[in-house]
Amino acid sequence: MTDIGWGNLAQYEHYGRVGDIKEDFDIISYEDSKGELYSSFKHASHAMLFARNDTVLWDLYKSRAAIMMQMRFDGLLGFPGGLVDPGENPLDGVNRELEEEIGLDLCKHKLQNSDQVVSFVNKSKNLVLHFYGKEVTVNDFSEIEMKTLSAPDYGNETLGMIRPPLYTMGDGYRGLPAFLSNSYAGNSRQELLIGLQHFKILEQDEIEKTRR
Ligand SMILES: O=c1[nH]cnc2c1ncn2[C@@H]1O[C@H](COP(=O)(O)OP(=O)(O)O)[C@@H](O)[C@H]1O
Ligand SMILES: [Mn+2]
Ligand SMILES: [Mn+2]
Ligand SMILES: [Mn+2]
Repeated sequence: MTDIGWGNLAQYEHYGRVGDIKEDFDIISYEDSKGELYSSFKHASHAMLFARNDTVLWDLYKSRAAIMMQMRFDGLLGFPGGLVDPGENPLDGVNRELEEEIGLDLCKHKLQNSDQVVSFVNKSKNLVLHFYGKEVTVNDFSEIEMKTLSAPDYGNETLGMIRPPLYTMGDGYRGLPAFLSNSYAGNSRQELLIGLQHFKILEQDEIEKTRR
């Protein structure tokens, strides 16, 4: 089946298949990312909203945290967020996209520059990507999650929210490793692992276990 064309996405969706260029992920500082050097790049910002939670499934599997990810219009998993519009800065972009895609109440949960976790260049896509992360309470997480159903982009760009399982089950595969074997948009798979480590939701050795 050939691609039916990228339309206006062609400007940055250069390569054809997901995962063609796995490790195209050059970390840069947040400051540099907003400088002259990258002003000609397309920028995109995505965010990981999460709430720690110590429930244990069947006295076996620690939930650890609820993480908000989404099934996207392109059939790939990713975080809420999107392209930074011309004249917008990456932070305004992510707040606008979160309002569009999950109906985030910016009066309560607006992201700040201090919520930036990592910025990197995906050369093959001519994209600078900014990844933000913010911890909320379990109640706030549920409230945000409930509201996603009435978000402007719900049902077209955003096809439903999911919470990745963060435990590994007895066969060493089901749970997080199985989740990680799905297809991801852009570098969202790497971002998830970075977010889990950055916020100490998973220890390094647990993350190593999930690497393919
Ligand atoms: O969760 C993500 N993390 C990092 N990059 C992503 C994620 N989802 C998509 N991308 C990449 O960023 C680009 C723009 O993101 P997205 O498709 O969300 O824009 P939009 O919401 O403005 O339509 C996509 O073409 C893809 O390459
Ligand atoms: Mn969007
Ligand atoms: Mn957009
Ligand atoms: Mn998006």
